[in-house]
Amino acid sequence: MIDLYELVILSCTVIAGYLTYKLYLYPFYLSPIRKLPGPPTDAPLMGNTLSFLKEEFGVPQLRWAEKYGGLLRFHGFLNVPRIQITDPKLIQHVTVNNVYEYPKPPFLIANLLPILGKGLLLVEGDVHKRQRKLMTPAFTFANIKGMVPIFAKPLHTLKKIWIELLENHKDGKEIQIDIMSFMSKATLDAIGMIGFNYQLNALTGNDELANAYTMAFGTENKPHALYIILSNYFPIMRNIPIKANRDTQRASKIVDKVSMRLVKERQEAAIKGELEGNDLLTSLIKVNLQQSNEEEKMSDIELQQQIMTILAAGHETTSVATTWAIWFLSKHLDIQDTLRKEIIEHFPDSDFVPDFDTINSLEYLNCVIKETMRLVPPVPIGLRIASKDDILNGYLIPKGTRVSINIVAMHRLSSFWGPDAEKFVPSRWLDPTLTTKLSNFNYLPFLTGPRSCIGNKVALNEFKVFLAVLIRNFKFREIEGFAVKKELRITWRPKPNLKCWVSRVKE
Ligand code: HEM
Repeated sequence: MIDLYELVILSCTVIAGYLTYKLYLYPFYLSPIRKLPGPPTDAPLMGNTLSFLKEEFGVPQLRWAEKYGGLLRFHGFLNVPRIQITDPKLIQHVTVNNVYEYPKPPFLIANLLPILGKGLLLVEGDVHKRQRKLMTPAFTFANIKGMVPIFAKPLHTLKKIWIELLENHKDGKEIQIDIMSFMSKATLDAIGMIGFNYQLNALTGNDELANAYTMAFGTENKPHALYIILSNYFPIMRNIPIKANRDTQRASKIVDKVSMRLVKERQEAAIKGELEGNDLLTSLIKVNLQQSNEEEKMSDIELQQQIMTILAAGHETTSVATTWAIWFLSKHLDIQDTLRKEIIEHFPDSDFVPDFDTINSLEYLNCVIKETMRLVPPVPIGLRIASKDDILNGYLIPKGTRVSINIVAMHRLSSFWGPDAEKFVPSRWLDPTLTTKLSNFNYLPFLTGPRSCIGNKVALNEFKVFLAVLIRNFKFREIEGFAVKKELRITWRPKPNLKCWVSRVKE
C-alpha cells in the first residue's frame, strides 16, 4: 500500500517531470522547431516575451528577420516555441495555398468572440467560405463608388467643429487637437453610414450603439498589456469581474440588442418590398434573400454578427491609419505642402465633396497612403496556428505551432525596401523599379488571399477622402517634445492619443 507521504512525493515527481519536459526539454531539445534559426531567449521561462514588453512592437521582430531570415523560431511565455515568417513564398503558402489549414489561434478568437460573435473575421473553413461568398457582392465597385461622397460628410462635420474650436481660442490661429480621438469618432460615423445607413453621431451626439462600441473597444479603463497577455494563457481571467471585463459584457449586450434591431427592421422592409439603399447590411440582406438554397443563407444572428464585425474591423483600422498619416505629415511639412498642392489643384473648393474618379486620380495622395501603411500597418501582424504537421522550407512544423505573419517586419526589411526602409518617403512609390518587384506577398497591409481584408477598397477610398478633406482645410504641425509610442491593442494605436498643432489653410 502506498502511504500519503509516498503519494505526495510521487505526485510532485510526476509534476516536476512534466514541467521539466514541457518548459525546458521539449522547447529546447525535442521540438522540431528548435532546428530553425532564431534569437536566444530573454530569461528563464520568459522565452522572448521580455523583448516584446520592453521594446516597441515590430522592433525585435524586424531585427530577428534581418538576422535570421524569412523563417525563424522564437519562444513565447513559458518557452512555448513559435515561428515568424516574412518570406513571401511562405506567406503565400500560409495565406493562399493552405489558408484553411492555418486558422486563427483560439486565444485570439476567445478575446473577440464575446463582442463580434461568429462574423466573417472569426469563422473558419466552410463557414468562412460561405459567409465570404455571400458578403463579397456587398463590396462591388459600384457600391464603393457610391460611398466616396458619403465619406466626406463626417469630415465636413469635423471641419466645422475644428473651425469653431479655432475661433473660440484666444488667438484663433493655432490650437492643439487630439487627432486620434476625432479620427476615431469620424470613422465611426462613416462606417455607420456606409455599413448600415445608421447615424451613430459619434462626433456630435450620444448614441447607444456608439457608446457601447466605445466602451467595448475604447482604450479607457483597459487592463494592462500584461493582464491581456496572461489572459491568453489563463482564459478564466477574462471572467474576473474587474471593471474592464464588466464593461465589455455590458457593452456586448447593448451591441447585440441594437444590431439585432437593425437586422429585424431590414428583414421586415424586405418582406414588404421596401428594402432600399446600398449600405453593406442592405446589400448583404438582398444577396441573402436571393439564395435559393436555405442552407446557404445567413441566419438573423449571423447577419447581426456581421454588423459588429464590420464596425470593429472597419472602424479602428481606418481611424489609426488616418491618425498615423497626420503624424507623419506633421513631421514632414514639405511632404504635407506637396500633398496639399495636389489636392487643391483637383479640389479648389474647400467644401468639396469628392467623387470616386477624381479622388483616385491623385497620385501623390496614393503614395502618402501607401507609405503610411507600409511603415505603420494598422494591423501589423497576422496570427495563425498550424492545424496539422507541415513542412516549411524543409523544416517540420508540428501541429499546434503558432505562426506570426509579420507584416510590419516585411514592410521594413532593408533588403527589399533599401537603406531608407525606416524613413517616411512617399515618393518611393513613384519609382517603377519598386512597383515591378512588388507583390501581394511583400506589401500586405490588408493581408492577402481568401482571408485578406474584404473591406480593403472601402478602406482605401475612405482613407483618401479623409486625408484629402483634412489636408485641404488644415495645416498640421508636430508639438515639440510630444512623444508618442505605438501600442498593439487590436490595431496599432498611438499611445498616448496623438495630438498636433492645427491651423486653418487660407482660402
Ligand atoms: C486601413 C484600414 C484597414 C486595414 C489596414 C485592414 C486590415 C485587415 C487585415 C490585415 C485583415 C486580416 C486579419 C487577419 O485575418 O488576421 C482584415 C480582415 C477584415 N477586414 Fe479589414 N482592414 C481595414 C479596413 C476595413 C474596413 C473598412 C472593413 C469593412 C468595411 C474591413 C472589414 C474586414 C473584415 C470583415 C475582415 C475579415 C475578412 C475575412 O476573414 O474574410 N476592414 N482587415
